[in-house]
Amino acid sequence: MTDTLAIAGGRVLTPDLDVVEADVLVDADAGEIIEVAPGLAADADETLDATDSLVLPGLVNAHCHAAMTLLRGYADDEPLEAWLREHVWPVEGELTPDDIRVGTELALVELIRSGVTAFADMYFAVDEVAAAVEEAGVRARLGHGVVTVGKDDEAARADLDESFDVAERLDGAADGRVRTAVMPHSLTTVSDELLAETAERARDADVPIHFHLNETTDEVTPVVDEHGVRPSEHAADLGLLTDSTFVAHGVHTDPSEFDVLAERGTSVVHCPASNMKLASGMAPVQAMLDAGVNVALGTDGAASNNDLDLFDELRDAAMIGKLAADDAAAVDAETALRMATEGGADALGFDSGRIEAGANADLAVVDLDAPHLTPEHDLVSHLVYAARGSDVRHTVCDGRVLMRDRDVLAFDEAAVRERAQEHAEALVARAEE
Ligand SMILES: CSC[C@H]1O[C@@H](n2cnc3c(O)ncnc32)[C@H](O)[C@@H]1O
Ligand SMILES: [Zn+2]
Repeated sequence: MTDTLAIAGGRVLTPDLDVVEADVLVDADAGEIIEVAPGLAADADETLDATDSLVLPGLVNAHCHAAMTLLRGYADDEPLEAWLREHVWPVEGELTPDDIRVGTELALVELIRSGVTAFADMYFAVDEVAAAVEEAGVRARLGHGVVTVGKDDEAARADLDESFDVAERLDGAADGRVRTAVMPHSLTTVSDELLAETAERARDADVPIHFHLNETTDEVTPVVDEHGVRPSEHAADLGLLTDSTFVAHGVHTDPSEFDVLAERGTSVVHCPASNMKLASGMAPVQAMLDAGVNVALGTDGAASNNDLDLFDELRDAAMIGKLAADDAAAVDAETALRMATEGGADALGFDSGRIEAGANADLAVVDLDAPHLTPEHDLVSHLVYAARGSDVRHTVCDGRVLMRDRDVLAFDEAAVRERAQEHAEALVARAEE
């Protein structure tokens, strides 16, 4: 017999971003939405109260390095290159798989508490990341991040092989909630030879590719100097851009690159907070959307954000989108919300991001009974410009309740935080020895 869950008594955001009074009935075994209509609670096995609340699609964080929660506040106020090379990479060299497990668990608590039901993660010790994802109950696109600069041929190849081994071994884990990708770090930190090989092997294995693209001018200039073409063109020449590829940042994407991305169906993940904090620049989000590029939203890691609340990204995306376009109408609230829902789900290849029968039952329930969400003119406006992650009351993924009334069910939150503090202190002590 089907195990059903009804999210009942509230209002629901439709795929057209209208708000209707309805319940959402979910098949908890199949993890799918069965029906959206009034009065569905009576026959359900379990009910989640949505009184005074809005049910929306679970948010999608399409670019993250989850375990970097351990480095939150460790090195602030630096530009990307110095931040990475002088601070982050030396500490990351000391990370253990256990550190990554704990840091990822902390990230998952934060993600679930702010209504995120799916995320993409590029990092190391991906078996640990996948195990934490399985325990938490969210959906994820995971990969081993490959960096070959400073490595000899044998070590560089071993890194690449590891990324394919992870992609093959972990795909479909956690009852299918874990999917994988190969994740070369960027065009300047992986050799052209291995990038081309990545593209060829990814095509043969039918696995998506994720990398950082056009984040800073330091990443653009060497590519243009060496190859005489913009980075998107070079990535396309290497075979890296397909309709399952999603690239992070895209800040310095030139108008000449928009069609290269749009024609190949490659998604760009906008990370506005990280781009502001590292002073990387303002991504031309509205222009990319106008050119037909799918744009998603991501936090990047907690060391360059410094939290994983995607509601911050929603607001930042709308705000900086206007500045970048010099147009107050650019990246309006509906556009920003679509980036965090449908846009993110499309980028990661998940059938989520919209509330309708047959879609994945990935949902967030936002409590509207708050002064900063009063009065009610436009709830989409409130979600983007006024709401916070802490307004999320329940989080549901794959038909299962992950947070009920602000209580994250899979983890003892206090214990996760205590372990994270211990691991972060020991990690930094090792790095500074
Ligand atoms: C090889 S695993 C991922 C790698 O990326 C680093 N990282 C974190 N944030 C950023 C960013 O904004 N741009 C480029 N690289 C970033 C992270 O520290 C890991 O080393
Ligand atoms: Zn990143």
